[in-house]
Amino acid sequence: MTERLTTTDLARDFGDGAGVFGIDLTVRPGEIHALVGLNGAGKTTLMRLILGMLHPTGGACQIDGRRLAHLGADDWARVGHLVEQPFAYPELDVRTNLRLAARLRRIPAARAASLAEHAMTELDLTRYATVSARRLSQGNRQRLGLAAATQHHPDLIVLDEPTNALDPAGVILLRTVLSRRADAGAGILVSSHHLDEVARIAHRISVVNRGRLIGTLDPDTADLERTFFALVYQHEQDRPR
Ligand SMILES: Nc1ncnc2c1ncn2[C@@H]1O[C@H](COP(=O)(O)OP(=O)(O)OP(=O)(O)O)[C@@H](O)[C@H]1O
Repeated sequence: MTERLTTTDLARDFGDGAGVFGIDLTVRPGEIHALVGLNGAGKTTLMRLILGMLHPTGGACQIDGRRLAHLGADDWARVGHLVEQPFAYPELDVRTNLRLAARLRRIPAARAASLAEHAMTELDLTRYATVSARRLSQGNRQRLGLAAATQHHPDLIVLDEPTNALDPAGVILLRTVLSRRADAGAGILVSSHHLDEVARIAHRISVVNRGRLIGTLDPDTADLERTFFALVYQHEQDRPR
């Protein structure tokens, strides 16, 4: 089966040692693959490369077996993402923002309307349906961004720190949405600082440090934190000065 995402020796060198280097990563259909790492490790940079928001200085990236340069609008319509700030038109209400997000992915109007209603239910946003995005709290704006990224049942979902600003109820709702999409065959790449949270949902956890993938963590490991810091510490010891 074709991987939802493959990166091969992917790199973006910002100079002075910053960036990401030699990244070989896959996300399979039905898999939730988590990236964990300290601040500045390179998670966002990697996601921006995968989404074509940043040009690589080396290596390649494929979505559903096709190189990014060969993807057209229909292919990108089958990707959902939330990296950095959730995007929404501030003057438009939640319902209209969601419908528009679906329409921008070439989904017909009637289907876009029903996807928007369903997404609001999934992320408990229905009571804000007629509230403009600029009046939402930070957490509800995040929910709106997550709804827009997942409502159209993408084949590949890329989320950077999706639990940012979410309350515990939002975290649970997000977990349910991601599990449903993965069960339906989506590949999901998600970054997080919260090891316990990631362990609840991810099938695979990759550790990023100083722009490199340095190992994996078993989500069932009893002491995830200790194993994480042991990997990072070892990488810090081993790397050339
Ligand atoms: N546009 C840029 N120009 C130069 N350096 C950059 C740029 N973007 C990121 N960096 C550097 O690349 C490294 C990785 O940053 P990145 O934002 O990818 O880390 P992160 O793992 O997402 O961090 P955090 O957990 O804090 O969000 C950092 O050293 C950062 O300063």
